[in-house]
Amino acid sequence: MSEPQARPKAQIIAGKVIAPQTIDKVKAARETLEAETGVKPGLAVVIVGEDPASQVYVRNKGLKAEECGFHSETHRLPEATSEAELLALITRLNADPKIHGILAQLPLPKHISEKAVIAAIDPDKDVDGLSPINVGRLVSGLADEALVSCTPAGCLVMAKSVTPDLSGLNAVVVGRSNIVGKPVAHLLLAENCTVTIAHSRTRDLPSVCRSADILVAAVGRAKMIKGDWVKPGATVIDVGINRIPAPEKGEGKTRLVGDVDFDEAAEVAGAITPVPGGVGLMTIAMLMANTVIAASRKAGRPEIGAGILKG
Ligand SMILES: Nc1nc(=O)c2c([nH]1)NC[C@@H]1CN(c3ccc(C(=O)N[C@@H](CCC(=O)O)C(=O)O)cc3)C=[N+]21
Repeated sequence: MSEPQARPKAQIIAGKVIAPQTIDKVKAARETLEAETGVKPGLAVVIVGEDPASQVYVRNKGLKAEECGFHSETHRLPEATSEAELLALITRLNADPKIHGILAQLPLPKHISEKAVIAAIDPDKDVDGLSPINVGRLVSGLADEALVSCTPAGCLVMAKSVTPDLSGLNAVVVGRSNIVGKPVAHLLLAENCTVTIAHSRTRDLPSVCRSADILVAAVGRAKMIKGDWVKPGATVIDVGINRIPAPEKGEGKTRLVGDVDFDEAAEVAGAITPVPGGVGLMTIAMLMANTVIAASRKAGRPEIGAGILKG
């Protein structure tokens, strides 16, 4: 007999299992909405410049929107586009009745203010949930009006797939970005977690992390969170997407890793998301969910979209 294979102890929270469940709900909601109101959800994705990673993400978003039966537009603008030109496009999309969701792929070129562009998007079409209005709605508990940022919303769906009731749990979010750390902390707070937001100035980060029943890593530093930072049995949600050299795959090759040292953490955690194949897949699914949610609100039938997140 050969040696038994070392297998991670943790349950793997697989994006390729959970994301399709969300996509199925999106498709069902899209069908109901179209059958009952004649409204077809429309998503416009705007990309400025040639960043290869952004090109891939944007292509995947367009393909997924088509798979969901949406009207889908991708606006590819040259790197030299001025802020005024981009704002003019946003204004047109805000007024376009075929479009229910607008996403400006980030990062934008340096000469364009991301803040100005995000603020220009109609909050009710802001399927990225990044506009100050939607952040305000999230923080003040107006779930029925808010569009919630896709990656944070995906983190929550993944955590709740393991522990449907998060109430009373200690949640530690490592990272305080506007895109992930802050909104995910508010979502966890709304689930009645006791939430700590840790960051680069946090003292004794390993022991803060060890207090977490739910540990969300969103710092953007490859494999920073080690196995002995994880409380035994904790749920670990890894938002990091870091490309590191992979000489074992050949000269100049790279691979994706998260902010968590997966091999170490999977020996200790109760459940963990992999990278790739984890939160990233949920991000796109939640974008589709937000588009159907925005369209059904616009059509005066908010309950059709709301069903997706209620499960
Ligand atoms: N306005 C805006 N909204 C965004 O939502 C947004 C953005 N800008 N800029 C870039 C980030 C990144 N992002 C990802 C989406 C899907 C995967 C994804 O599907 N990842 C797969 C495959 C990764 C791969 O193989 O390259 C995985 O993790 O398994 C990853 C990352 C959305 N973003």
